[in-house]
Amino acid sequence: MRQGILEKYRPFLPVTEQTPALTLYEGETPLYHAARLSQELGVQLYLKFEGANPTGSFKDRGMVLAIAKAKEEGSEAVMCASTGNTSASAAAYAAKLGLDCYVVVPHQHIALGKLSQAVMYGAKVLAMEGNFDQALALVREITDEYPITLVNSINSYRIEGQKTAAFEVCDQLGQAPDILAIPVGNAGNITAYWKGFNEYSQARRIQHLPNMWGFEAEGSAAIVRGEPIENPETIATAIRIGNPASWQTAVAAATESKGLIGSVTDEEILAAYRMIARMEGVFCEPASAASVAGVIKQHRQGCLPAGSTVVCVLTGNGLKDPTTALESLDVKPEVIPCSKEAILQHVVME
Ligand SMILES: Cc1ncc(COP(=O)(O)O)c(/C=C/C(=O)C(=O)O)c1O
Repeated sequence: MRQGILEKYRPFLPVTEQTPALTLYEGETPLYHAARLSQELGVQLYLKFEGANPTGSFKDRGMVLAIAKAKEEGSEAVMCASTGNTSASAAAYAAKLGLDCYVVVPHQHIALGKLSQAVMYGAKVLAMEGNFDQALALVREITDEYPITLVNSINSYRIEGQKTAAFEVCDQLGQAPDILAIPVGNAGNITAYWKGFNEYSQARRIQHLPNMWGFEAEGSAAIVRGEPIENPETIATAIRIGNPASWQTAVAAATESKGLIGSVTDEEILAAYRMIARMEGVFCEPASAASVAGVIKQHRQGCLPAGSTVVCVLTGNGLKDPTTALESLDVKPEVIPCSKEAILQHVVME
């Protein structure tokens, strides 16, 4: 029987007897061996599909703990700024525990699927005329002043929950990978994975630590540029973040692991987005494809060690953003008359 991460990884988490046994059966997501991409890149490439979580993204790992601890500590309401997935996850887990949930999202820059989730789960959804960074600054002010718990990844419980993905990768592989590639937005997730690998190493569950490769979208690559970006722009709206809250710990993860923080263009992201679906049968959202786009870029530059074991984190489900799937790629349904001949015209017979 599935346990959910609060139970499964209890010894590694700040869970007490008073912590509500909250779960939507998050975690235990697939680690797919990408046979065709491995062949292309000369490595053993695996895809950690976090889109298989209950609300369709990795956020559920951190949110289940943040919401459970909020309730344990007497909170009645939670709030977050979000590019979408944090809001969807916060709304779902808050609904499960009966907490009020306020989410502030960038008006007209949030994927349809995520917005529909936050609304359906019953959050108060505020579509603010501004970007994520502006929303986060205001939400931090409000939750400092009022008895409302902030559940963005500045909340350390989020990082604690999200580090369980690193545990799972090691459990599934039987060891740590040589390279862990991951998209970077607010930089909580790369921070969480690095913490998880270090804790598993200290617990002697793994014998080595991976190189951490984080990838920002070029139009919002604050860490790569070395300065905040006032108006970040990328088609990968989940990582359209110009001033990562966990900037320092992301740089520490890359430095300590002898890894890197790089950037990929929207074109590189979309190419990888399509490749992952058409070569490996996995539909992730655009931001998630930044991890694979980054590995492909490193390979093109001769910086991907042949034969290494590489895990790319696919952070969200492609169903979150059907608009991008239909509008920005050459995937156009053919409209045909209702006849057998009309169908056969499109069937390629060997
Ligand atoms: C699909 C997907 N992929 C990657 C990221 C980047 O993770 P972080 O570097 O830990 O921020 C996000 C982040 C989303 C939000 O920040 C939010 O929902 O507010 C995401 O949804």
